[in-house]
Amino acid sequence: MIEIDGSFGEGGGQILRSSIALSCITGKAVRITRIRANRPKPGLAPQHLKGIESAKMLCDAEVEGLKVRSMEVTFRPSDLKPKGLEIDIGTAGSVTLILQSILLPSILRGCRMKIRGGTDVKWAPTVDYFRNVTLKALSELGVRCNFEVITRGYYPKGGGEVVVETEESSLEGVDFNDFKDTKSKTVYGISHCSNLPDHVASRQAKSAERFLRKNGFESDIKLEVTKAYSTGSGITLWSGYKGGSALGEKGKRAENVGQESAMEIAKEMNSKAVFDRHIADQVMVFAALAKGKTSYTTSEITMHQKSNAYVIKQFFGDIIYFDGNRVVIEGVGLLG
Ligand SMILES: Nc1ncnc2c1ncn2[C@@H]1O[C@H](COP(=O)(O)OP(=O)(O)OP(=O)(O)O)[C@@H](O)[C@H]1O
Repeated sequence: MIEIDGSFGEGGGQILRSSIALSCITGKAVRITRIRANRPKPGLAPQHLKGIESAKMLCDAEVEGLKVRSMEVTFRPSDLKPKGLEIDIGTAGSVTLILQSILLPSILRGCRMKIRGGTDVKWAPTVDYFRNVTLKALSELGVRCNFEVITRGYYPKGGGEVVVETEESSLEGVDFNDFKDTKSKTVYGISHCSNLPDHVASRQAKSAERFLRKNGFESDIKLEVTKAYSTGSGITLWSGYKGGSALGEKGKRAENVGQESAMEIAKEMNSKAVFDRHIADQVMVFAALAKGKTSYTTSEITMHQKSNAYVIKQFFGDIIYFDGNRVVIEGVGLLG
């Protein structure tokens, strides 16, 4: 049984999702204790529970401690079979965070997943970030995944829907520092709003463009105006393996939303690293299973990366090295 101290490092939900994903794919049982111990409301929140339930369905696991606010979970996986999953988070819980538990195990045999929840919510990759940054990096490692946003879902009602189809994939380590397009000066993006006046999306985009131009970047930002189940707005920008995003809120000017996203990506683009601070934690479990070495530089070594490194160490030993802002992962080849 692999033992994970859920309060290690960042000590948030991600350490849990990475542990569950690695348990599913290796077939090794895992016990996670002190779950989110340092958070104001410790233990499992509904969103984390949904992630574990989804993984349980994917690999017919036996699970103990599966209830809201539980601080200890034991997960014993069984067989991973190709199947279809329908997951309804019920709230605006993030669909991309659910994927942090199940995308990795899903590539062993292939899977079709329909997930309803939040597509553009705080503290999580937006669906546009996931498609254009996360999946871009993962596809270089060999992940075969088709990702479609059917409708967006904003806080608090959610109701967004994505369809994710993965195929059996074999992963190989990559030296991301070799990639030429990471030096591009063009920023791409989508500015969107639902059930709000059209000008919200265009003002967000214009403000981001203005800021980027002033800072020496070209931009190409598309507009998306819809009438979804929930109301909201947001903008996601990306270039190479870097992103920036911001969400609208009542009383927050559209110009401020646009500028916030542009400031975030401009900061990342001004760093010499090839990865932004988020993608650097999101590729780690995939690289750990690939055949051969993966390496990249990151704009910042975050607590999320340290937490993931800790989880990976409990499963596979010392296979991750941090050297300044460079990360090297010696993949164990389980999916190679
Ligand atoms: N703006 C963003 N763009 C891209 N990725 C993001 C962004 N914000 C957060 N993430 C990613 O989302 C994940 C968040 O993990 P975290 O542990 O904080 O989640 P959580 O379940 O919300 O935890 P908790 O509620 O315990 O804080 C990380 O992989 C992080 O890189």
